[in-house]
Amino acid sequence: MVLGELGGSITRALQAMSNATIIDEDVLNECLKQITRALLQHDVHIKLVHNLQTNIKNIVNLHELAAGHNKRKIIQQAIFNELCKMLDPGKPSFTPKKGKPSVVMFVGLQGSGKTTSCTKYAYHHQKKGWKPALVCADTFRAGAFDQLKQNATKANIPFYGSYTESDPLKIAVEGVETFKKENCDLIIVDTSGRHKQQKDLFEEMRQVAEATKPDLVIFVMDSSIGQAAFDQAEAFKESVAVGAVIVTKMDGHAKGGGALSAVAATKSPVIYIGTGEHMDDFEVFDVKPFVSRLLGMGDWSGLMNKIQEVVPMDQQPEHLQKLSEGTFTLRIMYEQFHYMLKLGPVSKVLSMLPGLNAELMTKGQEKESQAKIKRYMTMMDSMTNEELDSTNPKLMSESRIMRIARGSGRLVRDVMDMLEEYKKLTKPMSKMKGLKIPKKGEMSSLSRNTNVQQLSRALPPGMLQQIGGMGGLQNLMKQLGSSKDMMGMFGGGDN
Ligand SMILES: Nc1nc2c(ncn2[C@@H]2O[C@H](COP(=O)(O)OP(=O)(O)OP(=O)(O)O)[C@@H](O)[C@H]2O)c(=O)[nH]1
Repeated sequence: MVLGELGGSITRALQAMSNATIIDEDVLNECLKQITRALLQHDVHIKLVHNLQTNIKNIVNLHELAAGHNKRKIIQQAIFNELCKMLDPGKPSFTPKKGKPSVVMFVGLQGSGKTTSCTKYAYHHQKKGWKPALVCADTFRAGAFDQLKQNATKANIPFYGSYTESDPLKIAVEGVETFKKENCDLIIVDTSGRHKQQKDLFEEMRQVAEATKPDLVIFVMDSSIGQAAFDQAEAFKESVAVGAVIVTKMDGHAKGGGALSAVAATKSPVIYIGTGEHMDDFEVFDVKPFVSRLLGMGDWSGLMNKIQEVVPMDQQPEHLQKLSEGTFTLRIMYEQFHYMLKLGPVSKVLSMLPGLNAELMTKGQEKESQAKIKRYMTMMDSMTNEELDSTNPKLMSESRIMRIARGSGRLVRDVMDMLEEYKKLTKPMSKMKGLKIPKKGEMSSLSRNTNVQQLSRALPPGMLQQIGGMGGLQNLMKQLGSSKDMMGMFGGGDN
């Protein structure tokens, strides 16, 4: 989870308060002290932290609260609200509409991650059925066009640029015109990096904006500069109509909290965050679910969206039908693995479940398990249809195993390991027998009342297995029983 350490510290402070027998002034002060320290360590501006502390103390007047009031809930709610207030500029950004051409221009400092974010943004929309296109108007940095071309080609997104033309204005206008004619609905213009002292480059940026008339200008900000994000965002806003912000490199930067809150203070909403160098390391930034996850309260809607993005709705019932009949074949295991790889790191997914902080699974474990899945899939690629669809454990004769090993370039032992894993998985999967298959629409209606059964049906069983199958999930939910109330209270269930 992004800012996992900060989330962990705040959660621990809240937990310590919950463990106290009586909530009095001292307990509240200690809790606030710990939260304040965590926020300052994550570079949040001292004034914002001070305001948060004062506001909470004003809202939570322990003397005035009549007996019977649930003080813990009131304090937790106040902390949740104040954190949301800190990150929410209270003004939504322009949202492009699918099917209607929009021009989106990316601006920012050198090396802030514009080109990377442009492609991630295009890819994110392409996955949802948009027709995006990329224009490289960065004529300043040698290699910028190659970088964009490479990224765009990888993601199969049309691009426009030139190795010889040095006028960014000309390229931007031509690119936008070309893609408008091609009926692209999201035309993304990448521009050169610039610093506020570079007056000529700022003027050039203004001219590109004037010529292409973007519907939205996105300012891309590297989170490692922390609070300085405020000044930079302001400087860009003075030259072009910045409508939204993407904060990049949120992976592993303690200053991310500072950058997020500083940018929000400029009244420009942060709409996405970059969490790594890969195309999928990109998350929608929505204040309430973000704070909910930060406090370990889960993000149901995010989890369900992610699952539905990866496992298409029309394939889910078919997939589950087989499982509900008690049939678990190697082909189903293959499909599960495929979905799991698409879902991304398990820790990211788990952080959307209430009560879980991403610290649950180490990066090393993640890499290892992903490598294992890929290895297994390569071996399964060498199997025949009969082998993949069989439920007869005796089918896998020695000669078949040797053929699969040869075909996939792996050792016989590796194939045996994979078959052993399949056997182990068969047991928990057989527990899915008789499960009611959700009808269309049921998936998205999972809300704060989501129970173990509903959740187990929505999770790809491969992932379910990673958390210990139905039993593991049941235990997990039991352990989280106490946080269920908090989740509802924090609005984590219906954002
Ligand atoms: N870890 C991490 N690295 C990122 C992220 N976003 C971008 N990067 C890396 O940051 C570096 C700079 O990214 P670019 O996209 O080239 O930045 P740019 O703003 O286009 O650079 P200029 O065109 O020179 O201004 C590259 O090495 C990217 O891989 C992120 O979210 N996390």
